[in-house]
Amino acid sequence: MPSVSNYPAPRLDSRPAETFRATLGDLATRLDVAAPDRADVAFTGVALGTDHVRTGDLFLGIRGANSHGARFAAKAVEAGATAVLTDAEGASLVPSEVPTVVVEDPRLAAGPASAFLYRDPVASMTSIGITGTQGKTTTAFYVAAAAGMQQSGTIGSIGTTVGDDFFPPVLTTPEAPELQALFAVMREQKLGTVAVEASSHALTLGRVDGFAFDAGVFLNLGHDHRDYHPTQADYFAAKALLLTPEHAKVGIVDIDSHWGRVLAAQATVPVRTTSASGSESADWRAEDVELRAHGSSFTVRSPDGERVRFTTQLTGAFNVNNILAAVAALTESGRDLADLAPGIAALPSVEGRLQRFDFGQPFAAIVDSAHKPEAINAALRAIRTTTPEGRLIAVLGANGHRDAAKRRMMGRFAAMFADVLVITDDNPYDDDPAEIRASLIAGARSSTVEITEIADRREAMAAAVRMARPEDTVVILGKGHERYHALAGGEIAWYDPDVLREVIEAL
Ligand SMILES: CC(=O)N[C@H]1[C@@H](OP(=O)(O)OP(=O)(O)OC[C@H]2O[C@@H](n3ccc(=O)[nH]c3=O)[C@H](O)[C@@H]2O)O[C@H](CO)[C@@H](O)[C@@H]1O[C@H](C)C(=O)N[C@@H](C)C(=O)N[C@H](CCC(=O)O)C(=O)O
Ligand SMILES: Nc1ncnc2c1ncn2[C@@H]1O[C@H](COP(=O)(O)OP(=O)(O)OP(=O)(O)O)[C@@H](O)[C@H]1O
Repeated sequence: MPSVSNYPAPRLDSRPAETFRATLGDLATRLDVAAPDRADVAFTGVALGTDHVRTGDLFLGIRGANSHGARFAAKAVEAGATAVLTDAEGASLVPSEVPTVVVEDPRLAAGPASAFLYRDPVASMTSIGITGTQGKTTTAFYVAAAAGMQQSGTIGSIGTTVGDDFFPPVLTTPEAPELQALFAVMREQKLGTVAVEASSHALTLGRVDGFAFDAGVFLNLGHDHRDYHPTQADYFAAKALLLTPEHAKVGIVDIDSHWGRVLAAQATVPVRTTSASGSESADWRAEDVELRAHGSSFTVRSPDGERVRFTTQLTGAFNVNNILAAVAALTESGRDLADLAPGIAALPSVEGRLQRFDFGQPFAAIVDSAHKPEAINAALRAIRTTTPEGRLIAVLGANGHRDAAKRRMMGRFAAMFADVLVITDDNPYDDDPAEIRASLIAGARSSTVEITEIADRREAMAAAVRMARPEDTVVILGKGHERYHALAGGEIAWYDPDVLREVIEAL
């Protein structure tokens, strides 16, 4: 499937400018395994996957779900790799002349090996890891804003920001070699803080191995990725890995939800708890919360009783949770609470997160990335409060391929707050789009919501804006920042805000 992107071209390279070098012998010592025959062979980068190989790289041959990466060792050497790190099975697949370091599990060695090459780059900055089904991106941006956007980096589903620079996303959490290289770039740019979204895949696949975040944040747990995690307990266990000594020095846990309270009781690192609802048992609390249509103000009370007033321009009660987590993480990592309020107040929006657009239309128009049941619920609940007199018209689709079980729930949760649902397509890939829409509709039918089904996403958005009256709000759910629409024939370039503008201008 061809890949499309209309993101701005990055100004920086995603690898550090400085050349780092390590020998296989030193690497073997660091990983505590036997040195290979040609221990003096050096490598200057690390690559997981032949697509990423650059001259001088150490290629990681990892057994995957489909094949053993070591099968591609010859291709990696052709692309410039000087050596391979793999397991015993992989070693038998590597051409005999290629220097090879053998470890028990190369996936788990990817982080330590990359951190070793780049000399533990994250140690030079305050690092905050964030997990949770909803709110990772927003909280990462709150961390960066609080610590000063120009001096901070974020790594997550929107992409990677390095001060003003930007790399388009590949995964929510990059594979360890790319993650460590990005940390090294951030160190070169003299950033003081980095906020990283740690997905459940990343935590189980070793992408954040090889270092411990200064603070690990757990926000919440909803329904997601049940194609990868067979049970909710398994999904929780994956997220809980962030709050272990291997991954974080201290844990920040939002205890406004059931799973947060479970984790706070069982985490194996020191935990500080947060509560936006002001729970007296929480270390960090929000007090005197004033929710407004466009933002909120509240007082953060720290564990030692310090009180600082915070304001945000971002809509949604859940952003009180996100801000509390961000400022608790930074303060527990050594920042002064009082210094953090101006940056939070200055953050105007986060791309594709309840983002408002004014294209001259008389009604409110919003793009929001919510594509999971609880996120849809939280987003529409927030928009309901900003639409006191009018109707909430939501355009909703669901992805193909992954987690079919969540589609009905998405429909049901959307119907709780929307007055009109325009059910459409959202990255069906090669799944039957009509079947996906039918699941959403089946979920929504339990309520009195008015439902219109329009397969074509542009037509659906056009229909939504045509039915909107001045007091109404139209929200386009699902894609947020995404720059593609994945259909059976391939990906096409797509950006919801652009299409929204086009359909509004055509009114
Ligand atoms: C389920 C999952 O996470 N799979 C990851 C896994 O793939 P895999 O085990 O199937 O690998 P494989 O296809 O068997 O290939 C084995 C090895 O051979 C290598 N290879 C393969 C072919 C080739 O030509 N050359 C080559 O080098 C591959 O890079 C891999 O290292 O290992 C690969 C390489 O390490 C990852 O790229 C791949 O992520 C895929 C792309 C993916 O889509 N992952 C998603 C589900 C994901 O991680 N999502 C999370 C959460 C998203 C969110 O909630 O926001 C994320 O963090 O993005
Ligand atoms: N703490 C929260 N609790 C519930 N819902 C939230 C929270 N924070 C954000 N949301 C909702 O979830 C949507 C996604 O937010 P965000 O992108 O910050 O989360 P995420 O965890 O990064 O999601 P994804 O992994 O899908 O990118 C937002 O648009 C908002 O509607």
